[in-house]
Parts: sequence; structure tokens; C-alpha cells
Amino acid sequence: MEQLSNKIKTHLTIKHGGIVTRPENIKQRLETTVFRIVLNPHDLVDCRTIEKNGSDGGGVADGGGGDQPVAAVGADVEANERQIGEKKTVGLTPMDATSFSALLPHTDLNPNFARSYVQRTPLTSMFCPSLQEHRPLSQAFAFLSSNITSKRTSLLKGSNVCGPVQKRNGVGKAFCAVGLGVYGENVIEHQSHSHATEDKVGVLLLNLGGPDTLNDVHPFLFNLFADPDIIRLPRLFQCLQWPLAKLISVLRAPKSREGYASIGGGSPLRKITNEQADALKTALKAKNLTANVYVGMRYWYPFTEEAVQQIKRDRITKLVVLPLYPQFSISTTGSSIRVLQSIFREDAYLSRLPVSIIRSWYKREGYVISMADLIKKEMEKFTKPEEVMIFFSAHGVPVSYVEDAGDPYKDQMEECIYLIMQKLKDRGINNNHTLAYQSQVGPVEWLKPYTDKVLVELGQKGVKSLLAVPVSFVSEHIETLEEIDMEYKELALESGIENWGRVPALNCASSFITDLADAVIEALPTASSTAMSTPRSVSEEDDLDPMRYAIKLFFGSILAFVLLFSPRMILAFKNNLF
Ligand SMILES: C=CC1=C(C)c2cc3[nH]c(cc4nc(cc5[nH]c(cc1n2)c(C)c5CCC(=O)O)C(CCC(=O)O)=C4C)c(C)c3C=C
Ligand SMILES: [Fe+2]
Repeated sequence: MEQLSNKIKTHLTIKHGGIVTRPENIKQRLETTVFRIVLNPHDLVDCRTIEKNGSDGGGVADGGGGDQPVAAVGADVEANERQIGEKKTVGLTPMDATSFSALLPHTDLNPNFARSYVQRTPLTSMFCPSLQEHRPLSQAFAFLSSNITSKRTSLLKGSNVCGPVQKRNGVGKAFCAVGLGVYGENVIEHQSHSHATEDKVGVLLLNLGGPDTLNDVHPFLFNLFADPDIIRLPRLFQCLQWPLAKLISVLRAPKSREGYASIGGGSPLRKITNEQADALKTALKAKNLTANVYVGMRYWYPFTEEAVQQIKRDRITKLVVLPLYPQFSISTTGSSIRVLQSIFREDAYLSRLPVSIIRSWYKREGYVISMADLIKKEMEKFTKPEEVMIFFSAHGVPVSYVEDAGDPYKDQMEECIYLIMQKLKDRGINNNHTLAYQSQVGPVEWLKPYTDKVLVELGQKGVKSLLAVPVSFVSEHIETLEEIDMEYKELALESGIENWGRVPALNCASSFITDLADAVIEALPTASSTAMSTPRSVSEEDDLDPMRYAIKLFFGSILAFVLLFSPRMILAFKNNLF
């Protein structure tokens, strides 16, 4: 039992600190359609795969750097070492299939969300009557869903990624798509920039979302912690996801609320993302592409599910999915794609919609240049720019994401920093730089070094001027406005750093938006793009069996007790780690 308890502790990963759940669950509940996976989470276009000038790229997982096309689909790719300048990075890292696990049935038990969602979201009100329906027992037990192991197994089965499923279009762009469980001919092809008049192009911007008001903080946090890509529990413990999410969101809410209060009483994310969507639409128009741009948030309004419903209503014929995270992480892009997968596989219309997903874009020249421009501009504000330490502060993730689940986030982050620094060097800027990770929460180990520790060390070492560069995210949000601008600044000044600066988030910087527009155009799927149906996994089948759920529930409860009252958890709560 003790061994088991230790294992659980090492698996439990919780970061930041309700009662609203996600709307896809309502949809699952109300729409009975044929189950067919159509949007495969591995149908992922990494912008690295797109050659800028359209020359023939070969399109195999060649591990080449720069603009070389690489098959950068996340799942089950063998680690492929790559040399970038003098820096060695891992180009293709294995991804854990749990990041794309199928449905999240445990949260659709939450009636509060259903009510709140329907009240607040007119778009879904057409489903409202069905909310009164009783669910079958098998679904009522669905919160015990456990798919980590089975997904991992299916992942391992398909370790050969790019060979048979890769196609290339006429201008030499190479793409690779891999199925989850079934690896077949599910390929997203790409076309040149001529668009048939009957095409109705949609771009779906994915983002995390944030509470609009202080009252939203608690339910927002609940949604976040109810996400199995945020709190990654071992299979047997997934029945704890929901109670744990409630517990942690209650514990985290006061601290979080304080943070949002200090930045004006809510998150600026919705407003900024909407502005980015408008700017992108305009930039696409300037490039002769008329497109509707939608915003889909993972944990708050407008939810991804709302955006998808609008896409359906608008009868979009081609869709490009663009997560607003430059680097891929299981906890961000991975989680959003998993939600999309669950929606798409249940819907006949969506299942036929040609879709391409830009899974990461930190390597794009336009993004790197935009970042370098912003850094240069801020550096010039210092009296002695050449003495400024460039301090990249990235959002952290638990170490287990990277080491156990194969999250490529850390490698991509390091490569991203390398590319930005190279760009600065090209402009004669040779300052020292460092990378640290911020925003840790919970009793687990996060990526190191930690931002707060490094700031203190730099101050002690005599660094006098420091320029903080937020790098995981392209909008201002609580972690730039509160954590960096207030907490870290204060800490840095206390530690001996005298001159503090912070690079603003890209927000709607025109070079950045223009580059996103290029990324969208390059990623446009052709009408002939096919979708692949993927069967339910063994564990999903299990999830429909009430007896198996009852057994899981029984053992899960015993283990939950051991876990929740373990000394490490108690200590974490006492030390305010949530
Ligand atoms: C285990 C928990 C979390 C992981 C892992 C995580 C990864 C992660 N998050 C972002 C970007 C954002 N996070 C935001 C808010 C936020 N994130 C978590 C938890 C995890 N994030 C919490 C609890 C919160 C709420 C705020 C708080 O209490 O600290 C936001 C929204 C900010 C806003 O303005 O509303 C963003 C954006 C990235 C990029 C990332 C991994 C790479
Ligand atoms: Fe976060």
C-alpha cells in the first residue's frame, strides 16, 4: 500500500488552484450521433514542416533544423536528436497519448455547469430540453473514465509515424498525420493559395481563457483543474479528478482572486484574443483570403464548443486550427486538441470537414523576428543596453509531463530561446541571457530553474539591469501583469537588481499577426483532405460497463483516502502550494 501511495504521489501533478464544467459534455449528453473519430489529434501540422518558399521538402522525419521540413507530429515519434548550431536539442520527442485522450466524461456529471452554460450561452440553448433527461447508468459512471494506460498502449502500437501517412502537395509542403490507435491514410493535404469561390474558410484560435470577473474565478479554476491534462492522475485515480478539482479550486480561489483583483478584476485574455482574431481576419483579407476567425477558449467563455457550434452554423468548408501557444504542451495545445477531438468525432458534419491544426509555431521566422524586435526595443530603454541580462521567463509545467509523458514543451522552449537569441545576434546584440520557469503550484517538481530563485541569484551575483521576457504566451495575462510585473519585479529589486524592464506580450503586433496569417494560409487543408475514423479504445469500452466502474470506484476510493491524507499532500496544503 505504501509503495502504491508513493507511486500515486509521483503521478499527481497539480499546479495552480468550482463548479462549472465544459460545454462539450453537454453536447455529448444531448447530441446522439454516430461515434466516429474524425479529427485525429495527431493530424497536426507543425509550422516547422512548412517550407517558406515552397520548395520540395522531402517530408520525412529528417530531424533537420531551420526551415527543413520535418514530420513533427507529436505522438510516438522516436526521439530524434538534432543539432542546431552548437546547441543540441531533441527535435521530435515522444508524446503521451493521454494528451489526446478521448472524451472527458467525468465532468459532464456536473449539473451546475449544464445550467450555467445554457443560461449564459444562447448558442447551446437549443439543446436545453435534453438537459432534463436522465443519463443511463453507464454514462453516470463515466466520471471514472480512465484512458491513460490504454492510450499509452495504443500509442506504443503505432510507433512508426511518418512513413505511410504522409503526403506532399504541389508546392512541396510536407505534412504528416498519424492516427491514434489506428495509423492509416489519414492525411491532411495542403493546397496552393488559390481558393475555390465556394470555399468558406474558418480559422479557429484556441486559447486558455480566463475569468471575466472575480465571481468567475472559482468556476474557471474548477474547469481548469478538472482537466486531466492539467491534473494528470494515474488511471486508477481518475475517479478523483472531479473531487480533487473541487478541492483544489476552493483552496486556490482566494489567492487567484487576489491576483485577478490586482489586474483590474478579471482576465484581459478574452478581449485581447478577440482583438487578435479581428486583426488576423484583416491580415488574411489583405492576403486575399476571406475567412471567419473564431475564438475557442479551453476553460472559460467563449468555450471551444461554442466556437465549433458557430463554425457548424456558418457551414465552414475548410478549417485551420491555430492554438495561440507558440510551443506545444500537453497542458495547453494538447488539451484543447483533445477537446476538439471529442467534439469532432461525434458529429457527422464536422467529421467530414477538412481540418488542419498548427500545433506549434515557435520556429516561424515571423514570430522569432517579432520577439527579437520587441526585445531590442525594450533594451534600448536602458541607460546601458549592453549590460542588460535578457531573462526569459516561461510558464512552467511539472517535470513529469516532460520526463514521463514526453511533453516536447521544454525542448521547444529551449530551441525557441536559441532562435530568438540568434536573431538578436544577427542584429549585433550579444547580451547574456537566461531561461527560467514560473508559476509553479502544487506538491510536485516543476521544470527548473524557477524564476524566483534565479532572480535572487542574479541579484546576488551583481546583475544590475534585467529585462524580463515572457515567452510561453502571446497575450498579456495574469502571469505577465501580476506575477512578473508585480511579484517578480519586487523580488528582483529586493535582490539587488536596480534596473528592471519587461518586454510586452506580442498581442496584436502587426508583424506577428501577419505571420500568423501566413501560417494559416500555408496550412489550409484541401477539400480532398480526408478524416480517419478511430475506434474507441479498450478503456473507453470499459468505461461503458457499470460493473467495472463500480470496482474502480471502490478501489479508487480507498486509494484516494491514502493519497489525500498522505504527509506530502498535507504539507503542500499547509505551505500554501496551491
Ligand atoms: C497544473 C496546472 C497548470 C499547468 C500545467 C499550466 C500550464 C500552462 N498554463 C499556461 C498559460 C496560462 N495559464 C493561465 C492561468 C492558470 N493556469 C493554471 C494552471 C496551470 N497552467 C491556473 C491555476 C491558472 C489560473 C491563474 C492562477 O491562479 O494562477 C492563463 C490565463 C491567465 C489569465 O489572464 O486569465 C494562461 C494564459 C501555459 C502557457 C502553460 C504551459 C505551457
Ligand atoms: Fe497556466
